[in-house]
Amino acid sequence: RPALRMSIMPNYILGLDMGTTSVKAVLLEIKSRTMAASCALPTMSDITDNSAKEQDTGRIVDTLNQCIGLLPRDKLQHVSSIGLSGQMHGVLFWKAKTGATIITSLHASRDTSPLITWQDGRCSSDFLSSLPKPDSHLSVATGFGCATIFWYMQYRPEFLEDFTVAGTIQDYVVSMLCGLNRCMMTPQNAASWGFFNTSSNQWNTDILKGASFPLHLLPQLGAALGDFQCSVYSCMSVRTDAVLNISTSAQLTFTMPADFRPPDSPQTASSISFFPYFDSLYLAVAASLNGGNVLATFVEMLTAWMKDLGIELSDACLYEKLIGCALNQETSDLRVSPTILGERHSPLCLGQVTNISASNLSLGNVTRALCRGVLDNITSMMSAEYLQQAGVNRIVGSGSALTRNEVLRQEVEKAFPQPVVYGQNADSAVGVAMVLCDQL
Ligand SMILES: Nc1ncnc2c1ncn2[C@@H]1O[C@H](COP(=O)(O)OP(=O)(O)O)[C@@H](O)[C@H]1O
Ligand SMILES: O=C(CO)[C@@H](O)[C@H](O)[C@H](O)[C@H](O)COP(=O)(O)O
Repeated sequence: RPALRMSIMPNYILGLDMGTTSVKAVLLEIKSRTMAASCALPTMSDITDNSAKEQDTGRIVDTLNQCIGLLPRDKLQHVSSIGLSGQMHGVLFWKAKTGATIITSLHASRDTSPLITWQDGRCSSDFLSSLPKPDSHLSVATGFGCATIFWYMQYRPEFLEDFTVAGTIQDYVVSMLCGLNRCMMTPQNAASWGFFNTSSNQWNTDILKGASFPLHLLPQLGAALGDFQCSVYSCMSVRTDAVLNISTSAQLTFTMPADFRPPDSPQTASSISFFPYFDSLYLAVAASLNGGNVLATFVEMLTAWMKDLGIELSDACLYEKLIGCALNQETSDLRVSPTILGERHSPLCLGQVTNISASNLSLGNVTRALCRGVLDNITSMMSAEYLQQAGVNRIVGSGSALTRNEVLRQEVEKAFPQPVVYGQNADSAVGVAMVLCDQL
C-alpha cells in the first residue's frame, strides 16, 4: 500500500539560513507548522580581518552540507520544498556553466570568488559620494553589492573579468541547487545591494549603464529571501510587535502601516531605513552593523592576549566565563560605545570607552558595559519612544547572540519600557520555511 503510506507520511520544508557566523538548517513539519529538527554550525570562513571582509565560499558550502547531513535522514527524505535565506548586502562572483556542465551538487566550484560580506569597509565616504545617485529610497553604503562591484571596477577591474554571474551567498546556493546558469534574486536581496527601486521592483539600469557598470552581473529577480525579513517572519505575530534580532549584526524593526510608501530619494543621514517585507509591506529598521560581532571581537581580542601570555581557552569557555562574571556585576558605570564597524549613517564614528576608573575594570564590568553599549547604540538609532509613537507595545527578541547571552537579554529588558518576550526557535531558517509553508 505505498500510496497510502505516502499520504500519511508527514511532509517537511527544509529551511536554510546562510548567516554571517553560522549556517542553520531546520525541518518544519508542514501540518503542524512546527520545527521537527534543526542544526546550526559555525562556518569559520573568515579570510581577512582588515577592512576587506571576505569569507571562503567553499567553507560556507561545505558547512551547509554538514549541517544538512546532521538532520534526520528519514525526515529529509520527505522534504517537499526548500526555503533559503541569508546574509544580505554581500556579493560573490562565479562563472556560469552551461548545459551538461551546470553545477547541481552542493560543492563550490573553483570558478567562484570569495564572498565579500556586508561587513566590508573598503568603500570610503568619498568613494561612495563619487558614485551616481541611485533612483531608490535606500542609500548605498559600504558592503552593499553594487558598491562593492563599483569598487572592483575602479581598483581591481581585472578581478571582475574572470566572472560572468554575481549574487548573494543564498542566491549562489539556489543557483547550485537548481542548476541555473544565471542568478535569480528577490527584491529583498536586490534592495540590499543598492541601485534598486523597490516601488517598480527594478534595477536602476539606466543610471548604472551611464556609469559603465557591468550590467550582465545584475541578477534576474526570483528565489532566496533576506535573513532579516525571515527572522522577523519567524517571530512577529501581531503588527504591534517590534522585533529585536541580534545575531552577528543587530536589527530593531516594526511593520509600517499598509499604505506606507517609502520616500523617493535616499535619506543618507537617517539611522532608520525601510526595507521591503512581504505583500507590499515595508519594515522600518534600525540595522546596526554592531551586534553579536562586537562580543565576538572582544572574545577574539582576549584569546589573542591570552595566547601572548601563554594561556589557551576555547571560545565557548570564554563566553561562558564572561557571561558568568557580568551576571555577578548587575550594573557598571563604565561606558562602551561599541561601534567598531561604524554605522551606515555614520561610518566614521568608531568605538569608544569612557568613564574609566580604577574600580570598573573587572571582566564583569567590561562585559556588562559592552552588552549595555550594544543596546544603547541600537536604541540611539531607534528609540523606545519612537517605537511607542509607532504603536509598538511589545518587543520580541530573537537571534542566537541574544538567546545564548543572558547579560544581553537583561540589558534588552532594561532598555525598553515595553514588555520583552523571546521568540521560540525564532530565526531566519525557521522563518523562510514558514514563508513557504504559508504559501502552500
Ligand atoms: N558560545 C557562545 N555563547 C554566547 N554567545 C555566542 C557564543 N558563540 C557565539 N556567540 C554569539 O553569537 C553571534 C553569532 O550568532 P549567529 O546566529 O551564529 O550569527 P549569524 O546568524 O549572523 O550567522 C556571535 O557574534 C556571538 O556574539
Ligand atoms: O543590514 C541589514 C539590513 O539592512 C541586516 O538586517 C541584514 O540582516 C544582513 O543580512 C545582516 O547584516 C547579516 O545578518 P546576520 O548574519 O547578522 O544575521
